[in-house]
Amino acid sequence: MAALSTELNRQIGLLIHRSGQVESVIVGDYDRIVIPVLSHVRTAGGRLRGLRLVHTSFGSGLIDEDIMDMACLRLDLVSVLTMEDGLPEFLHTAHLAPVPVAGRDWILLDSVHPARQTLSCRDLIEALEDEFVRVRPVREVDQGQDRAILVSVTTGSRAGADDSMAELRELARAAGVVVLDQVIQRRRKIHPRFILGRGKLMEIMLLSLRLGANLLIFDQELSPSQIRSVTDHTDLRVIDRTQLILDIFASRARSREGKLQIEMAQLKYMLPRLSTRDDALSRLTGGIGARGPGETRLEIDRRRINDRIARLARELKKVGQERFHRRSRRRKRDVPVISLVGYTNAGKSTLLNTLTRSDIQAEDMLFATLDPTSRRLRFPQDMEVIITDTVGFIRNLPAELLKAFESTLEELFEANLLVHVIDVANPAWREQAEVVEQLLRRLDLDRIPLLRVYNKMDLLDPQTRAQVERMEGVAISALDRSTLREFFVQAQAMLQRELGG
Ligand SMILES: Nc1nc2c(ncn2[C@@H]2O[C@H](COP(=O)(O)OP(=O)(O)OP(=O)(O)O)[C@@H](O)[C@H]2O)c(=O)[nH]1
Ligand SMILES: [Mg+2]
Repeated sequence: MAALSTELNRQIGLLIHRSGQVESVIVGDYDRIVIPVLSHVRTAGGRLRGLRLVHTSFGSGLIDEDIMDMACLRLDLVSVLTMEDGLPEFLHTAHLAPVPVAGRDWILLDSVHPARQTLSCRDLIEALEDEFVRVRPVREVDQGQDRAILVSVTTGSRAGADDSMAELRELARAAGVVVLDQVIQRRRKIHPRFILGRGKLMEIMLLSLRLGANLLIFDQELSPSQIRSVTDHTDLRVIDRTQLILDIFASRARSREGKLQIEMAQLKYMLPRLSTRDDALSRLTGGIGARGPGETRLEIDRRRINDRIARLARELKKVGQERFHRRSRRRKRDVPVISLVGYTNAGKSTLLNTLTRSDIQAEDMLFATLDPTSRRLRFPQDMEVIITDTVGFIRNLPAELLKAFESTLEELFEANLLVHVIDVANPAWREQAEVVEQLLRRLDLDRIPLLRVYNKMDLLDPQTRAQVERMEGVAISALDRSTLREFFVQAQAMLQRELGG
């Protein structure tokens, strides 16, 4: 290798299997070498790739790029052969460390002349892998559950990124993903092709190796080329916030209509992201666990997806018509309708339960409600209304999802009064309320009277409580029926005004 390198004036590298068999020979430039995409070489169950890299160098030893390649590709080890006058000088070897040593995730071995190398590569790698397993055993309970690192790449403020990240964490929890850590990178400008800098990517790879992560969840919507720029260099699955939300919806939808809508949204999201490389496709469509349009559809091509979308559209239209008939029957009876709207987890379902003494699902979980529910409600002053609960809103609501749920949201057009439930115990409530009201404006629903309800007052300190009480709207605690008196009064007054009575 030294002789050839010197003759060609280029680096030469070998990727070698544990068995000693050479996987590929790489000819680089004078000062760098590029490892081919290895997606077809799977990690054999272990943590390391089962391949090591040995390459020549005209420099003085290992450089950052070597460590980076080793970390991103989980190479067994990397050795750099320095040369003098066309002859081998030293072999400089590094391998990944199961636990950081002096703050570093890799270990540099003493340099030796290749002829004096006494270390058995195979023994070293096997001992290393045992150590990785000992440090973080792959527990049975982990199996089937995704282990993720959350990543946010933003040009915005730190506080904004933190807020959004806290929400992403909640979304991950709702999807049943174990969150191991989070990384926020602020950049002046986001590169359209590479979402992360190389250095940051390496940091994340080392982290994922140490924590045993198999999934990266980005807080930003990623373009297909951005996804590929990460998946080409790593063997982690990559999804973005939108896909996470779609996955949650897919696992929660109960009604036939809900299921149809969500499948439609998933397919529409997937379509432009299909690539010719089916490997990238498998990572894209995998989603969380194996839910959604997953593995079984791997081989489906665009045309078949389009067919499916067309069929879903027809079915949805039919279901929509049925619902229209139901709705017009209700309209004929002329019962006024109150619709609860609000950010996800604000307490809409809880309020409906307390108001109507029912028992629909309400829990501390984003998107607990997906399918709209209606109940009858008798006001104290003998007025009967129908009250409906709807799916919660969220910032950066995926456009595909909004479109898919258009028909569900259409129910809102029937409302005579919208009740906007706001969780004032959430530090980001002002922003959340703005997201909701913006969306209402976008859906042209701002012509319907709106009553703001400040919920979870019980969780506030007296000072903030006093502040909230001075604002326009009513302050309640949806868990406590006795706090709802003012709500009844205002809601009824607004309804009567609306109905001209
Ligand atoms: N302390 C307190 N907790 C509340 C109050 N209202 C609701 N919660 C809790 O907030 C959580 C979310 O309530 P839900 O009623 O499921 O919220 P939602 O708006 O229907 O949420 P999604 O359906 O997920 O959009 C639950 O754990 C409720 O118990 C309240 O007034 N005080
Ligand atoms: Mg709910």
